[in-house]
Amino acid sequence: MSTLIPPQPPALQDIAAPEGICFGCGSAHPSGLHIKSYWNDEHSALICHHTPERTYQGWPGLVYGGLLAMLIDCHSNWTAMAWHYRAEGREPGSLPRIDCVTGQLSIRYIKPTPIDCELTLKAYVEGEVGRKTRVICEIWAGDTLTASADSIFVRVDAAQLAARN
Ligand SMILES: CCCCCCCC(=O)SCCNC(=O)CCNC(=O)[C@H](O)C(C)(C)COP(=O)(O)OP(=O)(O)OC[C@H]1O[C@@H](n2cnc3c(N)ncnc32)[C@H](O)[C@@H]1OP(=O)(O)O
Repeated sequence: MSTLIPPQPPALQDIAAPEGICFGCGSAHPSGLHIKSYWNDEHSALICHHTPERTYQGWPGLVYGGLLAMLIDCHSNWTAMAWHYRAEGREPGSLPRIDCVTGQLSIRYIKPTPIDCELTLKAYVEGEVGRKTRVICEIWAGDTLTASADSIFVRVDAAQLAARN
């Protein structure tokens, strides 16, 4: 008997920035990580699942910490942007677009993170002051919390984004 699997809704990245070329989260990057972030009401958090490829090993059998930083950076930034859409009562993908950039990334590497394992990133907003959003992001390998980040993302407007190019 076949099992019906409910369809996965589109990820935030595909809804709000399908043309994105960020190495970590850009849907249109030809060879990036293509992380996908989803709201999870049960956890009141954004969830991302990612299984690192073996090329991202640091010590044998363990994930390179720099890759974990990339995953945290992108997933946390999407958490901040999703939070702003919610706070304004708007759907991601509606205009004008909301953009944030990483201001500060602070990661505590708690336990070695095994390679060949699906990781779960869970992120939520801890506070917001003006243009700054504080995001907590955890990385779980099964039942083990391997990293936890406490980071700041700063909202930028279209003119500021254009000036960066
Ligand atoms: C869709 C694609 C998603 C891609 C996701 C990828 C995420 C990333 O990796 S982004 C790339 C890495 N980050 C960057 O390049 C950012 C570089 N920095 C900048 O451009 C600027 O410093 C920027 C935009 C953060 C702030 O500059 P500016 O807009 O002039 O703001 P400014 O007036 O100085 O500060 C605004 C507020 O933010 C605070 N702030 C500014 N920078 C930081 C920082 N680095 N850390 C903490 N707080 C900061 C300020 O203290 C100020 O707070 P308050 O209003 O309470 O005084």
